[in-house]
Amino acid sequence: MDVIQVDNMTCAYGRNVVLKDINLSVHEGEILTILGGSGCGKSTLLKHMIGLEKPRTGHVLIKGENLMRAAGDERRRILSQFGVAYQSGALFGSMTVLENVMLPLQSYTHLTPDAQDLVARLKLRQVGLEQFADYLPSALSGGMQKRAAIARALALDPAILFLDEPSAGLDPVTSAELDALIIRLARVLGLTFVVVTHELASIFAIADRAIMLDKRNKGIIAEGKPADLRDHHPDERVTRFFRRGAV
Ligand SMILES: Nc1ncnc2c1ncn2[C@@H]1O[C@H](COP(=O)(O)OP(=O)(O)OP(=O)(O)O)[C@@H](O)[C@H]1O
Repeated sequence: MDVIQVDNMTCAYGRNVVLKDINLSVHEGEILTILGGSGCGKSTLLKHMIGLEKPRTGHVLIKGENLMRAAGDERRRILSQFGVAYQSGALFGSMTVLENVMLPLQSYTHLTPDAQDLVARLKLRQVGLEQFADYLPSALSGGMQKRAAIARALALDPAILFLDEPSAGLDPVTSAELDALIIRLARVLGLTFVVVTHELASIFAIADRAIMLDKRNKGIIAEGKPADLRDHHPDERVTRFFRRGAV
């Protein structure tokens, strides 16, 4: 089953068309990575998929529903189907880790404060941070901040998680730990992941499928399993990207 469907979507800022006529399906339970060089539109695609930007033409369906056409309770319901963790983590610095994870529960549910506390602690446990509930984000390492942001994105029990450059700024070991967490959440909870990244090690570790965007083409130039793209893709831009780490 497809949990996200992007149909003939064109994304533009003013006159600058970044992506043209994009078609993409995200399958339930898969980890899909979005790759490509700087400025090719990876974040743009993500922002349009989560409804932060409106497509110039075409549409995005989340579990068959169009966020752009929804309002009120319907929009809130669609929004609760997915969680997002941004590159910087974007935790509120003046709140504890626990309070950060409780935020979506306060905004989107009618749970009592005690129940919010309980659910938030459960989410922190899922990412291995239950001991750090009362810390301020600044007291955590970079990798822990990323995990806290993932816990917050998990707060409403979404089916889909969007991660923008999760390994940015992390050392290889911490980055590998984060990859392991992503794989565990996908396999154990059956979550679907859409991950923007250009870290080769991460792509090979986590991706069931990858799509590669290209600035010149304003669209997807390759789609498949990372190892297949590396070994068999006819476009040199694609094989060069996947082989750059090879000796
Ligand atoms: N809010 C915006 N307003 C105007 N132009 C934008 C906006 N966001 C992105 N762009 C433009 O869209 C193009 C694609 O940017 P985008 O950030 O999506 O690329 P990216 O692949 O995520 O790049 P990077 O890997 O460097 O983060 C760029 O030319 C950028 O200048």
